[in-house]
Amino acid sequence: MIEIKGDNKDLIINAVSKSYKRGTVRANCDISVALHPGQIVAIIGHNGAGKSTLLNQIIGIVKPDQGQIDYNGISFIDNTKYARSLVSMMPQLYAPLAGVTLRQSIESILHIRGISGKKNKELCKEILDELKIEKWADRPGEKLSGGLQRLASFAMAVVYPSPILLLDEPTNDVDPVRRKLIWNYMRKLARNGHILVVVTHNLLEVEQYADRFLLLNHGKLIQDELTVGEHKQISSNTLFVVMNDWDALSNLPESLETRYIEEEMQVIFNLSAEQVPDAIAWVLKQIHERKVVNYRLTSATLEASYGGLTDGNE
Ligand SMILES: Nc1ncnc2c1ncn2[C@@H]1O[C@H](COP(=O)(O)OP(=O)(O)OP(=O)(O)O)[C@@H](O)[C@H]1O
Repeated sequence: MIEIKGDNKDLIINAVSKSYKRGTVRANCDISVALHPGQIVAIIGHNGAGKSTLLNQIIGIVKPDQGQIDYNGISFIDNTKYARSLVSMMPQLYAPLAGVTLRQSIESILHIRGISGKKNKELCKEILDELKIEKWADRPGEKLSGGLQRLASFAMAVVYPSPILLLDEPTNDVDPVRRKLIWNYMRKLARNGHILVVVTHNLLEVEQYADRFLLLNHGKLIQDELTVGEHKQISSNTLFVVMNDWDALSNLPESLETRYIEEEMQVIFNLSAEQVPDAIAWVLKQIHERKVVNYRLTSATLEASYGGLTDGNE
């Protein structure tokens, strides 16, 4: 068991396990991690890996069989009211919006939080504007598209944000422009010191917007990595070059690792970030000498390494 330590504004998850069906389904298995204010943490993993279960345990909907979840030195598990006063959650399923408009749903959340009158209207308008959904504000929930229902659910979770925000697949079904608005909004909340935990299957968004990812596999936490800055883990690149003249390969820089698909006249370079300039210089020279038919440089993605980290099966 790992003893996780952090300061008292961290959310400390310590050796949390949860099984169903008399122990035959292990939803979470000995998960220990500290989540920090100011950080957007993505939880990724296959269907049934235990992502939603972990969120449900943090907010106190599901009680762990073992382990502790503490914030500010107080147990969320023993004090579920305390947990709910500090955690907002956007559930995976749509918020129940039937019979009320988008605006009414957001306003009612603010009322529950004790915000009424002019301030209520102002905060509601602000979030509608931020997510560019104002023009649907007076449409009844059941007449909103799937993406708009998801945006409504996000708006309700963040309009009066708690210190800890749990968001289960917030960008599913949402268009590319508003996906970005959602991530930008989460970044703003992180800058204001909130803890953001985002369950998602969108690995490109994780790479682009999250600070850190936790990879769950069969209920276990198998990877906990930063995705940004000097600690960026995703730093390998692949260069594909289709040649019309194999002779050019004789002057390849020796330090570069290569593979060949001879029948396609294709050479594939696996490159670290530092090797990219040398490889590009070599390709440009070959292009100049008209020995290249086509080329493509891609950075190795989380998506590419994900398959090697999990078996992808429940
Ligand atoms: N109430 C429950 N009763 C029985 N089994 C459950 C219950 N809730 C979750 N499980 C099981 O626990 C495991 C983890 O489920 P969970 O919903 O946490 O996965 P997930 O990673 O969120 O999956 P998805 O990406 O499909 O949403 C699954 O095998 C699931 O079937």
